[in-house]
Amino acid sequence: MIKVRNLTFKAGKRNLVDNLSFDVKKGELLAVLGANGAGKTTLMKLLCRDIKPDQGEVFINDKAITAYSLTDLAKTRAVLQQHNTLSVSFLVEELVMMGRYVHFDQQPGLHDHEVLKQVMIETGITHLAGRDYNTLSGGEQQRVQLARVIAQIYDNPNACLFLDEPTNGLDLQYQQQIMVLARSMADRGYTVICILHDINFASRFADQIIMLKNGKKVADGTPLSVINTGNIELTFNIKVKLMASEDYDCPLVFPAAAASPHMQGM
Ligand SMILES: Nc1ncnc2c1ncn2[C@@H]1O[C@H](COP(=O)(O)OP(=O)(O)OP(=O)(O)O)[C@@H](O)[C@H]1O
Repeated sequence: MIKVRNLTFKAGKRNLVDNLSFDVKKGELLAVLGANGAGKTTLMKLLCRDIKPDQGEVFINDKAITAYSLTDLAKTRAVLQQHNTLSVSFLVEELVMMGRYVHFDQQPGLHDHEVLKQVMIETGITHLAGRDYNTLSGGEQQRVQLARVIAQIYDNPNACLFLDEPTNGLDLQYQQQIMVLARSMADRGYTVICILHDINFASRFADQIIMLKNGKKVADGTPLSVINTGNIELTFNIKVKLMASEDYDCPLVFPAAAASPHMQGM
């Protein structure tokens, strides 16, 4: 469970994150939507204590994140960053085991190996175990990185999982697989916060959506309550059409044919 209260982060005079407050319950998946530069990654960095806020506080399981030791924080939240390039070679299984570093001193124990095995099965990467990470496709690399962060918090279903654009650059099948995995983590009790660019994926997989613009909250609520043309136009400066879906409660979103005046001016 995560609570965010009056969170503000400034760069110079500009508020990149501007007085944000929200809660995400245990077992929920929150999707954060917003245009490029809206402040999504800055928010994520604040949530995982990578950077310090100018104002406000983040609580994980009712404890301020500033009160956690580094070790306890690493066992309480795991972060899939946006860019995961490596300059040195690692085997896939070595890289996934890095997620367990916080759990052992010198050598991984039996339990760490068991977690490694389970996580690799769940993320569908067992067949890649002996491969050099740098030789994998983008989609395979993303699943390996996700396996690493899941391994980090595997023993603690009260933990938070932060995913910054986990589907970035992936084909539709890999996008789907990553989102199914993120959803399954929430269903197992984890609190999942996921930055996404695809509105339809957000409404399909999230319990809650926050839309950001210039670091401020434009809308916050269930997909059904926030996915409407007004909120989307305000957030993304784009006209969209909504189409009712037979399979899902929430309407599907498509860009309208004509570019918005903002786009025409580019
Ligand atoms: N340390 C910093 N100093 C100054 N400006 C910054 C800093 N970090 C981020 N910014 C700016 O703040 C804005 C928000 O950045 P952020 O990375 O949070 O956006 P985002 O919503 O994640 O964007 P994208 O979808 O493109 O990844 C951007 O205009 C960025 O250039």
